[in-house]
Amino acid sequence: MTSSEWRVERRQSSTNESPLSRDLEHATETGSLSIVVLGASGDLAKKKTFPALFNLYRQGFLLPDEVCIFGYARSKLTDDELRNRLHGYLVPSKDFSPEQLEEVSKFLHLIKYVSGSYDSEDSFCNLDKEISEHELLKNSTEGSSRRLFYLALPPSVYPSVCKMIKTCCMNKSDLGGWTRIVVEKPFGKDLESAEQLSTQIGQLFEEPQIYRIDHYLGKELVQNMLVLRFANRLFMPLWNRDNIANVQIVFRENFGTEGRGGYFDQYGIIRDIIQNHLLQVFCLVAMEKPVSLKPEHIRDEKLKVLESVLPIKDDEVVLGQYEGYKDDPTVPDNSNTPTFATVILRVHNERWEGVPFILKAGKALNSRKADIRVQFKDVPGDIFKCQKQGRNEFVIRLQPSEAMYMKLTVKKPGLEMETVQSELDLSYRQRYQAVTIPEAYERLILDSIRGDQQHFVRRDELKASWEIFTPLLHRIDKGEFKSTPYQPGTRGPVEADKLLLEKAGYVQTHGYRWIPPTL
Ligand SMILES: NC(=O)C1=CN([C@@H]2O[C@H](COP(=O)(O)OP(=O)(O)OC[C@H]3O[C@@H](n4cnc5c(N)ncnc54)[C@H](OP(=O)(O)O)[C@@H]3O)[C@@H](O)[C@H]2O)C=CC1
Ligand SMILES: O=C1O[C@H](COP(=O)(O)O)[C@@H](O)[C@H](O)[C@H]1O
Repeated sequence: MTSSEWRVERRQSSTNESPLSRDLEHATETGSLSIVVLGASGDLAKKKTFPALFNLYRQGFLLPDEVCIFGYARSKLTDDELRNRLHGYLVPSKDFSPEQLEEVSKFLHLIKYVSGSYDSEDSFCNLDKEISEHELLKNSTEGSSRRLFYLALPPSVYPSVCKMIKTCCMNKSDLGGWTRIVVEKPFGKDLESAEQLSTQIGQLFEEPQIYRIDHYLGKELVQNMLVLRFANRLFMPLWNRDNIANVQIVFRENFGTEGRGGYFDQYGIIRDIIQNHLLQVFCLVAMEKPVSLKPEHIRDEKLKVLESVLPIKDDEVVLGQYEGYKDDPTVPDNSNTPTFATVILRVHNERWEGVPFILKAGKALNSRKADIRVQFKDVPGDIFKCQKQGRNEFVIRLQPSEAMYMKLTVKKPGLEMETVQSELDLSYRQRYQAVTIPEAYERLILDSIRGDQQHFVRRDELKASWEIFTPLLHRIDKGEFKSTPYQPGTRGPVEADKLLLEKAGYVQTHGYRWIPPTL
């Protein structure tokens, strides 16, 4: 690192605070901003990255007199060909007004395409030339040159791409600014490969320059977890082993691997969803209160709880594979890759000893949703026979239809003293009618531009997360752990429900169903 870069990173790390304190204390940075989407021809770029950038532009977070967006990939495309490809993803509905279409067109004209390979200095020097031209046009004396490289690429090319960025494309402005890289999951396949990748990238970039994205950390109700837990007196005394019986963190999709079988078969559901997305959610549910909202304080607590997770026991895992998965020509006929998994995590600390955390994820199931379900223990000395109705549960619906509801036992309205399960319900669509909930990628890209690493995964967190799952993953890879077949469109293997009832002490509420309110 040169001394000017170091100065810049120090300045940036001082902005590494919560949005609240940052908005109050720090002026927004100005000057040229170059956002380079590497892998611009790919699936993630067109479906998520560019639409997120468009939404940021639309809301005034990307200023046309500062920003230039570069798409980079090997495919030979012109600027207009890339823009035409993206158009359909930015205009998902036919009802766009002429003003909205004009906005899309203005955004698309901020995009330039540069074609090149992922390991050639000539290609990256060419990219650097394009970025520098933009900076010369946009830089002002009070400004800074900011370069954000978003790697929407297969991880196999991360090391060479990072090396090329470091060799050819770093920010050179003496006026300040920064160079940051955003990397996607999967970050490694196990502990060893993840550490190897971290070392390779760590030799080129400092930790404050690396943004390991996990898009679940950008979801509204995931971000709400800290507020909920630490800004409400109500929950503080309840959130522990004395009151909570078990916690479920569940991801379900009602479609299969759909054209991504080749990728998926090398990873499986644990690497695709559980080791990253669900484990990040687990951290926010289980961690202790951070000293402050500074990213390092939050990430320190996440790390601590990850390090308190005990080795996973064989009899607390159920794996499944949906019937028809192997019909995909890119999936080998003898594949044992799980498309469904339930894994119980146990935390060895004062707060959580004895409380099972059930992480469950599956493809081709009967519904699409993700939620956190905190089940409380039975009422001691129960005089109402509440157990007949079921336990208190606090459910946080991450998607779809964001909501939080608390299942309570109440008196059944009427003359008799009977009890019934009901709920206290906060459904976002109903409560916040005028608010559009931002897409996860939108928020996280904005955070990376602002230099806020709170919602990104630190290297030591990543290592701890692989430490939890690597022994199990290696056994699955060796074929020592078999996936049970299940019918698409069901809840997954019946063994998973048995595990929940028998090993995790989950008590099902019969006859109660939460119905999302309609407007
Ligand atoms: N798609 C999604 O919904 C999600 C994706 N991700 C992650 O984001 C990253 C990108 O995903 P996605 O866009 O789906 O990936 P793609 O397979 O679409 O690849 C992106 C681009 O990378 C280039 N590329 C593909 N394969 C190779 C290769 N073997 N060597 C070098 N370049 C290659 C291609 O561009 P060209 O040939 O033009 O250079 C391609 O357009 C991955 O790490 C993925 O795991 C994470 C969450 C969700
Ligand atoms: O990272 C991934 O996430 C998606 C699910 O994301 P969501 O925001 O729609 O819940 C999943 O389909 C994909 O397999 C996985 O790679």
